[in-house]
Amino acid sequence: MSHHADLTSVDDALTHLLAQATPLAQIETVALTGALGRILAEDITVPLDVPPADNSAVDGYALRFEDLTPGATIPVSERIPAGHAPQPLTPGTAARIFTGSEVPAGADLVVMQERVEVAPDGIRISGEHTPGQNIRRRGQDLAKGGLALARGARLRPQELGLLASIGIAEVPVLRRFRVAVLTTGDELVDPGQPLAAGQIYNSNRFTLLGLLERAGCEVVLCENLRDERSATIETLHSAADVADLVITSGGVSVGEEDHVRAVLESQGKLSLWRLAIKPGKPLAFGHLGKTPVIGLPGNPAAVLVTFLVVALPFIRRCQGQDGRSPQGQRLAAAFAIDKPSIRREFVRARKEIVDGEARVTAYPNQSSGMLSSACWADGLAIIPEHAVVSPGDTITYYSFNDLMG
Ligand SMILES: Nc1nc2c(c(=O)[nH]1)N[C@H]1C(S)=C(S)[C@@H](COP(=O)(O)OP(=O)(O)OC[C@H]3O[C@@H](n4cnc5c(N)ncnc54)[C@H](O)[C@@H]3O)O[C@H]1N2
Ligand code: MOO
Ligand SMILES: [Mg+2]
Repeated sequence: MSHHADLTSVDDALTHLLAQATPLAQIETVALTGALGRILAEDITVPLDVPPADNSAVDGYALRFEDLTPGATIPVSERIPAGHAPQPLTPGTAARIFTGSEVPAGADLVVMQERVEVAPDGIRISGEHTPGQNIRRRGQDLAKGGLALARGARLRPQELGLLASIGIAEVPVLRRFRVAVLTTGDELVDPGQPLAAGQIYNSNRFTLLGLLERAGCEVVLCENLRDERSATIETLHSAADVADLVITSGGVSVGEEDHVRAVLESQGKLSLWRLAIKPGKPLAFGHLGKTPVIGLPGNPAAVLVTFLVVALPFIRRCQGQDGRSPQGQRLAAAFAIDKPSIRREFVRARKEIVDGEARVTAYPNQSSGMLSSACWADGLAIIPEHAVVSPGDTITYYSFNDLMG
């Protein structure tokens, strides 16, 4: 690994982390109604054609192309509401039909009603028409025997709809990835409680719970640890016993009150500490027994950034996905970074459209203690290691939505 002043590069850290990520193997079956965000554990084969029969794309009349003679009056021999099986079409006649109604056998086109004049003895059709028009063919959406969805697919609303369209009510999915969240700090109080001198509210807990919920994880334990070595040892062990991954916040820097990294090192195995990332430098990664532990720094904006950049790719890989970062957008910067850094910087930023051109603005104060900057922002701009940026330079920007997936 390339170290610079003892810092591991973000790329090396990700390579190391992803190599340590074990994809979940256990499968469970869930109802479609509870399957949003879950990961499909098996390929799903299409059990029937969708649509199951040719049907009309419009409200109008179904008939045979060869019966369409200019000026002719064509009698209407049947009426087919959606949901009713049609009779085969009598040659020389038309069937009244509606959007979604099955096209009767023998008909080979549908004329929309706006092109039809209705007379007492039948219909007269104007305009140009082609065989097959306005017919949605059996199996044109999904053909029986084909692949509906591949294993590994994350189920979005449209995937749930597609599974329902082939009659599937329950799906095999990976069991949810179990995460224990341990914030640390004697100064922390939960919101809703009064604040005494020296205390602040625990915000990282809520940021992390939101990020994990969005990532489809199950939080199996969530506690705040006192800044005390024996309590840290005890709780880290019990968290490692019940979780697939332990995520901590705080206590990974060099102060005497920072116990997480030291405990990980003495009780388990510390394999990464101190990354060339800004914010979030003192991030720690290791194992307690077989359980991976990601020690995020305590500063609230560093928690958000390091979760998205470092922890989430690891979680995604454990969830059976590749864990690669999303494609960033290459955009013009509307800000400057004058001092090059050995750390890759993730700037809380906003994409703005000015005179039809997209550009990225940065929140003026990038202190890693400030969550207001992260709420102002809609994404992160990447400043590569050793780079300076002048307004107009092209940089890479990730929206929070792209990062969170
Ligand atoms: N001498 C040095 N000091 C620091 C260094 C360094 O290299 N040398 N690195 C700084 C950097 S960079 C970071 S990032 C922080 C990381 O510190 P820790 O991970 O040990 O975190 P704490 O010290 O426990 O807390 C840092 C900061 O964040 C607040 N915090 C912590 N947890 C929460 C929470 N759940 N909700 C809200 N706020 C939280 C905490 O009160 C501190 O203000 O170290 C620097 N120091
Ligand atoms: O890495 Mo720290 O988050 O810069 O303050
Ligand atoms: Mg500290």
